[in-house]
Amino acid sequence: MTKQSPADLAPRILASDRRALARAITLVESGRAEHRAQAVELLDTLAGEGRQALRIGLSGTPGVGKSTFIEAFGMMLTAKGLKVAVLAVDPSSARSGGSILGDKTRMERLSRDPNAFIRPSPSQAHLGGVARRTREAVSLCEAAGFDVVLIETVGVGQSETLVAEMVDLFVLLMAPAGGDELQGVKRGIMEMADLILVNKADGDLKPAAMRTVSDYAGALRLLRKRPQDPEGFPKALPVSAMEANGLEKAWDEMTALAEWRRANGHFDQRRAEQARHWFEAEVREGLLARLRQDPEIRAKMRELGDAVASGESAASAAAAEMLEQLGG
Ligand SMILES: Nc1nc2c(ncn2[C@@H]2O[C@H](COP(=O)(O)OP(=O)(O)OP(=O)(O)O)[C@@H](O)[C@H]2O)c(=O)[nH]1
Repeated sequence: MTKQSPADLAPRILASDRRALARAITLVESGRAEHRAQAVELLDTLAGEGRQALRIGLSGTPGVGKSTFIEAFGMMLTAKGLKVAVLAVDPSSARSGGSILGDKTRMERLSRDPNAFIRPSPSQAHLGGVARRTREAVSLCEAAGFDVVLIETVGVGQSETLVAEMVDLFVLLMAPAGGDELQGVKRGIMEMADLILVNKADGDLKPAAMRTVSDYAGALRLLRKRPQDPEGFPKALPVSAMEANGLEKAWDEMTALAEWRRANGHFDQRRAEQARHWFEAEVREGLLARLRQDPEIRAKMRELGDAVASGESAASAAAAEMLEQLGG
């Protein structure tokens, strides 16, 4: 355990020692109280360094080609001399027993690249735990000097919202589709995207992919213009992860957008808002955890919860009663 002491890990992480980084991520994933205390101390020490990476969220439904894309995109970035970290958010991994990025055969070439660091999603039951772990792992990767941190998530439900709250740019990877399928894409997810990349724009699929790009481009134009976007964003572009086509263009668009946001204050403002959001989430979680430690409070919570569940009390009245008891 002395090897994991923050005092020892911090300088090694700052010197880009990958083993120290891996160990630190294990530390932030740990549920043990003494590990938590060490993790908090370590993160606080490293935060003072102020190192920043470009944080990119990447979402896409299974089968769209996420692994193929991340491998090709990651290799392109490391060929430019950039250091790339890949993290995953997969709240379903606890349930399925497997995890995205857990499979060693995924992204084989990228995982051997000395300028890349790939970390699978841990098996943690609830989204809150995954959120904290990922957010803290991002900070650790930044401190270790990574230029780009890619956060991958499966294209289902809440995990996208969660990832969007910790990244600078959000990229949606889509498959070539017919117009009907496009209608089924949730508006909320489209609204989150800065860039929609239609993958598999190669071979027989190319015409369908190009049509899908213009369908998405049309749909994006109908969305309300956001103040944090320059003219022309969000954009839809074709890529082929398999043939490594369109990736340079996609990267150029990402950096152009990030630079524009930096120049216009949106980049820092978004980070500040995210930091505040996560601080409040930590306080909320911590408060609830502390309350649950008290057996009397736990019993009262259960009792009032039962009353609400059976329809005997209204949720807001029961909550008011609970808060009154806490206050008194
Ligand atoms: N034609 C074509 N096929 C692709 C491309 N990218 C991926 N694929 C294929 O799509 C299938 C799914 O690719 P994966 O990279 O495993 O994608 P995924 O299911 O989103 O990712 P995982 O979450 O890793 O399972 C595989 O059969 C790939 O070979 C592409 O650019 N063009």
